[in-house]
Amino acid sequence: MGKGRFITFEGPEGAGKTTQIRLLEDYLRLKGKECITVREPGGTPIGDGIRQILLSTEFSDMRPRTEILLYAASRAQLVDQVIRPALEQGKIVLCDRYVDSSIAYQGYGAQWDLQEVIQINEWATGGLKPDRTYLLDLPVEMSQSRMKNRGGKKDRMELKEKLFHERVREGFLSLAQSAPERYRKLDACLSKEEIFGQLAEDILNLVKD
Ligand SMILES: Nc1ncnc2c1ncn2[C@@H]1O[C@H](COP(=O)(O)OP(=O)(O)OP(=O)(O)O)[C@@H](O)[C@H]1O
Ligand SMILES: Cc1cn([C@H]2C[C@H](O)[C@@H](COP(=O)(O)O)O2)c(=O)[nH]c1=O
Repeated sequence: MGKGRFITFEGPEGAGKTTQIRLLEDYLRLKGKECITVREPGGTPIGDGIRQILLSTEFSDMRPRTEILLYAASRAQLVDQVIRPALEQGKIVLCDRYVDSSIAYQGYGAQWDLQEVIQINEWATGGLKPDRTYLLDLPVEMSQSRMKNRGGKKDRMELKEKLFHERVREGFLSLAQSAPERYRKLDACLSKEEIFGQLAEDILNLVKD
C-alpha cells in the first residue's frame, strides 16, 4: 500500500483548479496511483447542503461568524467522512480548496481575525494539514473575465466587491510566502498545458513512495 498524500489546490474563482485537478487525476492513475478528488465546500451530502446555503444569493444577510462556521462545518464532515479514511488506505487525495481558502476569504477578504479563523479550522479538521498546496495565482480582472465568459449567475461570494477579491489574492500570496515548504505558486495566466507541465514535474517527487 502506498503512503497517503493530501494535496490541495487554492486560488480565486476561475483560476483553473478544477482543470488542473482533472489533468492530475488522469496522470496519477496512468502512473498506477490510487487517488480521489473532493471539493470544498461540499464533497459529502451534508457538505453539499451547506454549499447551497453558503453560495445562495438568498442569504446576503449571512453574518461573518455564521459563514466561517459553515465553511468549517462542511470541512469537518469531509475530513472525517472522506479524507482521513482515504489517506489511511494509502490514497492520494486531491482537494479543491481547504483551510487556506477560509484564511484568504474570511480572514483577509472579510477582514475577520486571522487567528480565530485558524483556530476554528484547527479544531474542525483535527489539525489535518496538506502535504502540498498548489496556488494558482491570477489577477482579479482575469478571474472576473473568466467567470463572465463562463456565463450563469454570480453566486454570493462572486458578488463581493473587487477590493474584497484583491485582499483574497494578497492573502493567498502571503500564505504561500509563509510556508514555502508546502506551497508551490503557479502562474494561472499560463496555458493549461504549461501549468500542468510544472505541476507534473513537482508531483512525482512527492508521490514516489
Ligand atoms: N490556464 C488557463 N488559461 C485559460 N483558461 C483557462 C485556464 N485554465 C482554466 N481555464 C478556463 O477557465 C474557466 C475556469 O476554469 P476552472 O473551472 O478549472 O477553474 P476553477 O479554479 O476550478 O474555478 P472555480 O473556483 O470557480 O470552480 C474554464 O472555462 C476553463 O476552461
Ligand atoms: C472553501 C472555501 C471557499 N470559499 C469561497 C470561494 C468560492 O467563492 C466559493 C467556493 O466555490 P468554488 O466553486 O470553489 O469557486 O466559496 C470561502 O470563502 N471560504 C472557504 O473556506
